Amino acid sequence: MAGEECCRDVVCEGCPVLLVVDERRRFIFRVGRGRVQGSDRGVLRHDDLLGLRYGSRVRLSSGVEALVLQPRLVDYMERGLRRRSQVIYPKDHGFILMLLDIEPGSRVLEIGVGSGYTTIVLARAVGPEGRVYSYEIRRDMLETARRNLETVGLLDRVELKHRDARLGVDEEGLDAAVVDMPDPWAVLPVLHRALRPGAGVVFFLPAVNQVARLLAALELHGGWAENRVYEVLLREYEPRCDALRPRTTMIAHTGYLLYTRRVEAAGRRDAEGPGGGQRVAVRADARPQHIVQGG
Ligand SMILES: C[S@@+](CC[C@H](N)C(=O)[O-])C[C@H]1O[C@@H](n2cnc3c(N)ncnc32)[C@H](O)[C@@H]1O
Repeated sequence: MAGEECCRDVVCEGCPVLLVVDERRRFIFRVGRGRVQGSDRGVLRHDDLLGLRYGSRVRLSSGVEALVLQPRLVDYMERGLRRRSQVIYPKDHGFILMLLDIEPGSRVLEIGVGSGYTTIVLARAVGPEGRVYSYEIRRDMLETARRNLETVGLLDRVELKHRDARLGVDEEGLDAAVVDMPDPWAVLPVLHRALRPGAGVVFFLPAVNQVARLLAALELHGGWAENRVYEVLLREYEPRCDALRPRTTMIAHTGYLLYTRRVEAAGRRDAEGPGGGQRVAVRADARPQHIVQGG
């Protein structure tokens, strides 16, 4: 068909393929002449895929049928990437993008890269004109994330930085931030300096006591507003018209999302506006308890 594109419509050499034999047997690979994809249900020669349209049905050596599809990011996350850390799940990633209003061209800060799953989602959302600045304290994690970003072809949108983010970040005027680290209260001054006025942050927190501690730290810091706390629950159903019902197992808990926005520090407007009384200054580089009066 005219206008069919390599890797979008038709399988060519080097294109990624998701081969679906059944629900458990799903394989992601790049097509290479002379190669063979094995499985306990039979093998498939890559040469037999060349020129096929995505959505085609093929037969393995055993005669078992399989589907040829384009792998989505969620397919890669399920079985096509390396995982060295706890990762944020697609159900949370989708909502994070909405909360932060991330769009093509956005410049986004990420603290706590881990295996790079969130980095990948952010890099896809910001598009080729956007940028993701990702800070990670462990070199081995950063290497895993780099390889995962390469696998999905998004490395060129990301700056991976081997640094302790508590000591500061290089960027300013950023549009949004995602923080997934054990002690996020330690980066509030860093975030306040790096974000543009009004920009949002989402913190991902596995334990509810972390949420309470972070809320207290946000209040003490004073430069944050519009706080929201969420837990995203996703229930999948068996797609059977004769017995439509929820699946018997589900992911019961991943983590909490705490959303907040960078605002002018509390007390500053009254203190500095016309006729303002006592001057109140908030040191953005200070720890939460360092709100100084009369500065
Ligand atoms: C749970 S993982 C992040 C997973 C990631 N969101 C994903 O979906 O793949 C948390 C990461 O934060 C990193 N980290 C912890 N403290 C940090 C700090 N002060 N600065 C930068 N990274 C830090 C850890 O090394 C770890 O790799």
